Amino acid sequence: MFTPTGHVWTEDAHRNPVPLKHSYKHGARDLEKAYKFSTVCRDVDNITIGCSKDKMNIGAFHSILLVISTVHAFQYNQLAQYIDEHQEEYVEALRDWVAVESDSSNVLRRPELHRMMEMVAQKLQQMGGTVESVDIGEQELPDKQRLALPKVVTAQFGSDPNKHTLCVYGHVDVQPAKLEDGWATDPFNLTEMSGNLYGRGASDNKAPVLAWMHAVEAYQKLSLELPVNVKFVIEGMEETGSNGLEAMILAQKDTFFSDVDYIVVSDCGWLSRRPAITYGTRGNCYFLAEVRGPKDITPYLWDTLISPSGKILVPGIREAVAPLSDDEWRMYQDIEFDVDDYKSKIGVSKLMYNSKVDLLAHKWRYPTVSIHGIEGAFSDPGTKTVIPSKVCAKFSIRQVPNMDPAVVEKKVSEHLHSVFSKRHSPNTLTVSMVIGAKPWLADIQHPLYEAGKAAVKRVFSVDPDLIREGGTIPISRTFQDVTGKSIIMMPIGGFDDGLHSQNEKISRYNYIEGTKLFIAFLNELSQIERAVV
Ligand SMILES: CC(C)C[C@H](N)C(=O)NCC(=O)O
Repeated sequence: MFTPTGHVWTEDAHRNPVPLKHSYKHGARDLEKAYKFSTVCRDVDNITIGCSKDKMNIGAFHSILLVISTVHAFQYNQLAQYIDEHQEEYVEALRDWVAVESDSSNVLRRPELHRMMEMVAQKLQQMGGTVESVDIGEQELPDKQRLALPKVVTAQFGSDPNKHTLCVYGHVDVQPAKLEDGWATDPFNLTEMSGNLYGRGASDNKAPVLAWMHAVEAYQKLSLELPVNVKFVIEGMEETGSNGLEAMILAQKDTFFSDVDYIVVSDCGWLSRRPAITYGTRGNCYFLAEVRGPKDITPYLWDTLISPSGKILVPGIREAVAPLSDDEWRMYQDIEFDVDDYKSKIGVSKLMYNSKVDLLAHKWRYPTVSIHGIEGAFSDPGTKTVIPSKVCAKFSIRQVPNMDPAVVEKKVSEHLHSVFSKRHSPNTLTVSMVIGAKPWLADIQHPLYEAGKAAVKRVFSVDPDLIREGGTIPISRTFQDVTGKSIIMMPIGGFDDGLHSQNEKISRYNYIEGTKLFIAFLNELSQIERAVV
């Protein structure tokens, strides 16, 4: 236990409402630290600090840092205990959210998606946030029908100009799921088995969004001051390319986003059992190749996109890819990832790439072609020989630095038309790119990443792996480009959560410890010097 005996004062007394005084003539950064210290101490009266009255010497300065971390540890334990004690409520909150079939790809489920966004707004309002449901307009469907997009929910907790402002981005729309696709349980009825919470959207991304809300709420319930201002941006179209969100961010660049210092995204998972921080995602160019006429040759078109050894055959695509640097190679070497475990997790006996570095590089930083389906072709059981009048092939190409979706669109269209013309087909081909999301890559030297690592260490007592993500979070690059701010991804999903697949789950452990991770991260974030924002 400590007793306040020291005197810390700032020249700017009105900014220092604590009973600690010190005349202190060092630079602005030190002053800022002293001020931050005073803020931290406002609710804590059992602190000792010994420092020189005239001058903040190095020893005193370190004492301050020590006290700051003591106070933070003190608050963390209190908050973590609160999280543990309320975990049943958190599971119930997740149950309510998973029960909403907020599938953004199915127009018939759009009312459910609207309801989901209302539930998000309601939760943030109950927490006392300044909440807005932003109308982002309509979406044009392939048949030219127009459909209202789900509103984007924004919220704000705190607006202290002396604190950092963190913006939490997440989404509450989900991929489709049907019991008959191979789920062991009803995908929209959260089911707990062996410590895992099964349900569509549990990991991607409903539990992480809730965990961020629980983290903020824990401070409120314990009457503790939030160490940073927190904003939320929650959308309902992530799974189909974040339609309408980019325009909303551009429109609110100088309003809602003007005071945002950092953006955090928790829409991804760890690579292994070791916690991770994600510093890059691949982008995605999603194509529709529609063949109209009496003769269908669509699968032939697909076959010309990639070789059996995984080489993309569209001219001009591979040439744009940034080469793997020696530093990257070394980073990948140090990452905890067992190739045999990975094989057994995805249920295959052999892979196209066998070394750890090759495999990670092809998951994260080389482009791939994915075949997603054919619309219009006969797909029921039986042996009909029906000839469809129109068939639409769907595929995507993941984007990595330095690919440019506009160039990829042109190259793919030229390639398919060239292949098609050589068939002398009486049919017509239309190629359209419906999603063009750029890759995102962060500067891991930024102090934000130190804050993330320290938070992981505090909660899990290990250093995180720094990883990239092979999937796409379409808006991450837009956030970076439009706001000019740093982004970090703090995943809490497990490596085996089965996103987009059958039996998606999040473990209770990851959900609850993940909530604590966010609390620890808020604390660490508040300690970044404001001058480096
Ligand atoms: C693991 C992905 C980054 C999660 C993300 N929510 C997602 O589903 N993205 C769409 C994609 O196809 O990658």
